Amino acid sequence: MTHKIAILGASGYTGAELVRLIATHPSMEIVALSGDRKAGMAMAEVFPHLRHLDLPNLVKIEEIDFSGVDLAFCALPHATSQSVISQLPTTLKIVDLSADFRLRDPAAYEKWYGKPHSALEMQKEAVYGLTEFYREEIKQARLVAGTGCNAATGQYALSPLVEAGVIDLDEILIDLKAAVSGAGRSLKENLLHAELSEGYHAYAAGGTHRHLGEFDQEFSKLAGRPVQVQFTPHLIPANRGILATVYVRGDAAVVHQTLANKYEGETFIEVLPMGQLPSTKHIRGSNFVHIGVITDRIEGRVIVVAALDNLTKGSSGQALQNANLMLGEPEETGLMLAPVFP
Ligand SMILES: NC(=O)C1=CN([C@@H]2O[C@H](COP(=O)(O)OP(=O)(O)OC[C@H]3O[C@@H](n4cnc5c(N)ncnc54)[C@H](OP(=O)(O)O)[C@@H]3O)[C@@H](O)[C@H]2O)C=CC1
Ligand SMILES: CC(=O)N[C@@H](CCC(=O)OP(=O)(O)O)C(=O)O
Repeated sequence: MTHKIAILGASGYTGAELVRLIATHPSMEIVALSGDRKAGMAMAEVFPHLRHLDLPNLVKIEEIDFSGVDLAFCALPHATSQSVISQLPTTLKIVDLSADFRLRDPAAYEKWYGKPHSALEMQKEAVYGLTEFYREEIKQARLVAGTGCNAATGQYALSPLVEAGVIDLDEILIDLKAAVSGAGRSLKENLLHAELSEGYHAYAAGGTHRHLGEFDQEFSKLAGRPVQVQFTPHLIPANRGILATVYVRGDAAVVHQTLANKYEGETFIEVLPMGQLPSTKHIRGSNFVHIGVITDRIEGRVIVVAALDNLTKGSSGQALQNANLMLGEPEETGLMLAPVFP
């Protein structure tokens, strides 16, 4: 059976990545692609690297006939996403990549996104898209909310440890490095080559990054009590990839074993041998997550390092993995691409 797919926001980075991944998917066919400013253009004009594919032109969302669509990926900005999705047919399966449906508590949404949610019923219905932790719910879901890419990286390193109670929940520090494509294909001064290259800076420091809403929600749920982590992201002059260095208190062997046990049998999550550390170079362009554990020289302190590609496992790859589950396909389909190296 071939599933008919629409990608809303196909003229953005995650939209283009979805097209790249779905292009070799044996049971998905892209029937509609939307753009906003780029509506009316051919995908090959917007993304010459996709020139070899036979794709529909970009159109405005309102021009799409959703009656012939089985599943829509929604790769639109926050807030736009909720207003668009609330107008779509209620029978349509949707994987949303924005932040609009990640937080279950409306007050938390308002706190981190600065305004009330406008589609509260749908917010309740949505399943959080961290596949390895919500697989059974995702299989049954109509609407799946893709995670934040930083939030996914931190959770892969920490969630099994929080769940098992093997670390001090009051002293968790996530020091994260994020590549620039995480900011989308937009024109912002701090993303200009001259301002970004050869430099490196922290942003949203002091506990202000909106992905803290996801950390709070998910870690507190796993621990059964409120958990707050320290989290500082840094913008690095790289195109793709996220690396999170996480500092915790615990026993390194127990931490390593807990992660290895949790992810045993998971196709996309590789826990490296004790003492080996990941690199964004080893997961680039792939749906894999690499996690390393190393003991600190100070007794009782452990460092966990996780790396993933923000455009694959951090967004579009995760979205395709979840769509496969929602459509009853093997979840790895279209996702077994080896990382691009060097
Ligand atoms: N980049 C990443 O690594 C990650 C991104 N995300 C989330 O995924 C979503 C997409 O991100 P990304 O691809 O990076 O973003 P981009 O800025 O690269 O793309 C945004 C897309 O949305 C379209 N768009 C913008 N405004 C409107 C509007 N008012 N109506 C209809 N379409 C609109 C744009 O069309 P046009 O260009 O034609 O105007 C474009 O296709 C965002 O919510 C982002 O937060 C989540 C995880 C990781
Ligand atoms: C480099 C960079 O700016 N990265 C983005 C994260 C991208 C992401 O996960 O997107 P959502 O906006 O969907 O949460 C940031 O830290 O804000």
